[in-house]
Amino acid sequence: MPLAKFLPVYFRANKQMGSSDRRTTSRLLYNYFRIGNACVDLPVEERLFISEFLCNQSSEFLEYFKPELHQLIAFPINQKIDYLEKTCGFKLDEVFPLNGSLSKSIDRGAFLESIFVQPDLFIRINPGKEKFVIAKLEQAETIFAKESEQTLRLPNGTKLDSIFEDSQDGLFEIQDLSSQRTGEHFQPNKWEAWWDACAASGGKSLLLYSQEPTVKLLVSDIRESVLNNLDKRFADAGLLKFQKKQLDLLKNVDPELHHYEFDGVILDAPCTGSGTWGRTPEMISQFEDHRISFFQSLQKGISANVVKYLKPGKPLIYITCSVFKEENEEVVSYLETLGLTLEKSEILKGYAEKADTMFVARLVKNKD
Ligand SMILES: C[S@@+](CC[C@H](N)C(=O)[O-])C[C@H]1O[C@@H](n2cnc3c(N)ncnc32)[C@H](O)[C@@H]1O
Repeated sequence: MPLAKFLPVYFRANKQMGSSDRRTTSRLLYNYFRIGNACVDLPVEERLFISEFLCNQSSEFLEYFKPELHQLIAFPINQKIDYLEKTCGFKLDEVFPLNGSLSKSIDRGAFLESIFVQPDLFIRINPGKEKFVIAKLEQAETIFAKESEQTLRLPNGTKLDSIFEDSQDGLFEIQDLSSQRTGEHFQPNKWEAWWDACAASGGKSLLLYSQEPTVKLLVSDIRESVLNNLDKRFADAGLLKFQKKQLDLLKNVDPELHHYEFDGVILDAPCTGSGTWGRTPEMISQFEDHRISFFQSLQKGISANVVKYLKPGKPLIYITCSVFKEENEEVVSYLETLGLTLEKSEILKGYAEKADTMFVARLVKNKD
C-alpha cells in the first residue's frame, strides 16, 4: 500500500496523535524512505537521524536528539553527503537500485541527490480559466510561481481543495511539470483521430484535448475501474465526445479495433515509475531489479500491438516515467525495428526542477 494511503488510515485508527504528531511522523517517515537502501545495517534511529539531516535545512527533532549533526544541517547537500560518507559509512550509490542503467543524458549525481528533496505540486490551468485561478490563489495568499501561461508551481501540500472549496472542476488539472511537457511532442491537427492507449485517469488525453479540442479520441486501459472514473473528469474539462474501451494490449485486440486507423497514438506505457520515486520514496527500497526487464517486455509487447493501428507517416508518442535506459532508449530501438523512425526523444529532467523525471519519444510510422 502506498504510504500516502497507509498514513491516513493509520492516523484515523490512532486518534491520540494530534495534528503536529501527524505532521512530524509523516515527515520522518517520508524522509526515512528517501535514503532507500543506504546504511541498512544501522539501527532505525540512526537511519532516521541521517535522513532528517539529508532532507532538511533545519530540524527540531535532530537538534534535540543529535545536536552535533544538526550543527551541519544547513550545509549544501554535497557537503552533507561527504560528511556522512566519511563518518558513518553512508554511500550515495546505495540509495537507489541502479543495476538497470540510467538513461544517457541523466546526471547520476544530481539525480541521486534529488531523491532527498520532495518535488513540488504542479497544476495545468484549463485555457480561459487562468485569470480566475490566479485571482483565487492570490486571494488565499497562496505561494505559487508561474512556469508558463498554463502551468503553476506550488509547494507540496498546498490545500487546493480548501482554496477552491466551491469546485475546482474544469478549472485546472493537477499534473506534474514533466508530464505536462510531454504534450509538446503531440502536435495534433484539427479533426484527427488519436488513441490514448494506456489512459489510466486520462491525464494525457486531457492535455491533448487542451491543445486541439476537435480531435476524435479513443481512450483505453486494461483496468475497467479507471475508465469508469473518466467520464466526470472529462466532462468537467469540456471533453464530452470520446470513445472508451477496456483493452488488454498484450492480447490480440483486432476484434475490437480491426477498422480503426489513427493519426496519432499516445503510449504512456506501464513502467517502473522510477522517475517519480521522489513522490513515493517508499518504492525505492521495495524495488526489485527483475521488474525492469518485466516492464521492458510489457512495453515491447504493447508497442508491437498498437503500431498496427497507426497510419503511415503519423506519430507514436512513447512516454515513460522511468529513468532506466532499458525502458526508454532500448524500447525506442525496438520500435525502430517495427517500421518506425525516431523524430525526437528527450529525458525531461524533473530531478533538476523539483518535478518528476520522464522520457518521451516521437516516432513516425514509415510509409512503406
Ligand atoms: C503510466 S500509466 C498511464 C498514465 C496516464 N496516461 C495518465 O496520464 O494519467 C500506465 C497504464 O497502463 C495500463 N496498462 C498496464 N498493462 C496494460 C495492458 N496490458 N494493456 C493496456 N493497458 C495496460 C495501466 O493500467 C496504467 O493505467
